[in-house]
Amino acid sequence: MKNIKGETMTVDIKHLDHKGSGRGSTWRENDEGNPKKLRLIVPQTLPGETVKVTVDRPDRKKWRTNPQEILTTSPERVEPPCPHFEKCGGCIWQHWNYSGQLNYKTAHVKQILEHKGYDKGLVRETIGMEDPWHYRNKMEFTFSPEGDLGLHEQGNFRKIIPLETCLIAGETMVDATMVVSEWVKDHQLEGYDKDLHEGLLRHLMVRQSFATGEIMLALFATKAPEGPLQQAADDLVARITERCPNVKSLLWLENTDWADRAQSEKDHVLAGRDFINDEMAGYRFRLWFDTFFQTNPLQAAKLVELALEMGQPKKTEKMIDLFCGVGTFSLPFADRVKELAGIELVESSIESAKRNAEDNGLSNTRFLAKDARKGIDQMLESFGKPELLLIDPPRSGAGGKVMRRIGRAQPQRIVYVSCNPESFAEDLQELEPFGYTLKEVQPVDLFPHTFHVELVTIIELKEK
Ligand SMILES: C[S@@+](CC[C@H](N)C(=O)[O-])C[C@H]1O[C@@H](n2cnc3c(N)ncnc32)[C@H](O)[C@@H]1O
Repeated sequence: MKNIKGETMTVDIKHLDHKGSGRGSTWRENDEGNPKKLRLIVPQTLPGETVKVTVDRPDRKKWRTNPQEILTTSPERVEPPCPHFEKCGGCIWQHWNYSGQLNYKTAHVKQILEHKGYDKGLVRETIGMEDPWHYRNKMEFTFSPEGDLGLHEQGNFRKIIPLETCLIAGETMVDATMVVSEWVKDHQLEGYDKDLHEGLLRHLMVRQSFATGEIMLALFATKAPEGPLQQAADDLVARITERCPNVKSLLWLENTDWADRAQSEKDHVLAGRDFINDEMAGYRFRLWFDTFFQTNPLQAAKLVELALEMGQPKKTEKMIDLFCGVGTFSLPFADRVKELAGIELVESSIESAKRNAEDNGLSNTRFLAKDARKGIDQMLESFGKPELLLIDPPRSGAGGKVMRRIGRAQPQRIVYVSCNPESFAEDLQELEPFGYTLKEVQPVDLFPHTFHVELVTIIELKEK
């Protein structure tokens, strides 16, 4: 196919792709003069729209395009409220009204399950948020080499959009970020250049407990806050103390690694403590800068509530929580079962889960830091067969080995919490030969204005 970059064409948007961008197609002659279907990706469009686009670049077997003019507008289209919307990669569906987003998420889950042979009638309507803005309790902003602080441009990890506002982050988190941004400019500090591996400031991680109000600011830098930087660090402490009383943890974290991750080789507590206190579903959690915790706390509390409702834990039962993280589900379930065992890969999360259980006065838990694929056998041998099992794997799903091991262990009820309907459906199929039936699927919108959807589901062993 000849290069069609820069060509303008008209396209009907039929579907959305797996990342939430519009998809359509048109016909073109190929080099041999035969008609060839061109598959086009059109960001910021909606199903049912007709759009004039300019072709940008090839993307695997498709062409990425830029919308120029919406010729037929979807009745669900709205004016995106955020000034960064067109460029920022944070939330790609701000041009879609919220009920349209929720309906799409429900239909998408139904379609995936139906495709795998399940009854789509088991899928309930997606539970949305009453106010779908300022819902995130954690953000990671990046410094450009010039010292601008903001989010990455969509599809371009080298470009930073200087932050003016963010409509999905908690509002006081944005205020605290702006104080740091101003401080960087006033001291003319340089950002880090990842191509040259030079410069000082890399990222700013902001996390806040919506329950206690406490904020953590963690600045990742390539040098210690010493020598000439000491004065600047002292000034940051003074500004934050005066203007952001909710900041209970102000950290300077050294990271000299080439890898561009928010990790630390040496931690400096500039002010306050090295953790913040949070609460979820009535349980207390301590969060360090590297603790994984659900990022939409209001909706995550609903996930816990739904998991309890579907799992029906009993005081006589044993339970396993696979991929347990810091114990978001383990703690409320442990309160309602005889004994609970959690498995999780990340050691620091397991340390947190143990401490969280202790902080909440739970003495019937045990936690194992291990890859689930290996840890599950070990746990089943030492702990015995559970009546109830909760599983909340990463996006890739649990995989056949883990699912078949669960199937052989024959827990009566499995609560499967998923952030990816596709991998959920695949894992579910692995359970079929072991006599399980899918009973109910509840989608929950944890990330409004993005294509992500979370599921809480219940799978039961058929009566013999
Ligand atoms: C979706 S999170 C769920 C965490 C927890 N249930 C919660 O709600 O906070 C998935 C978890 O699986 C863990 N994980 C990823 N791969 C793993 C593996 N192979 N074995 C065990 N845990 C794993 C991650 O560290 C993460 O904590």
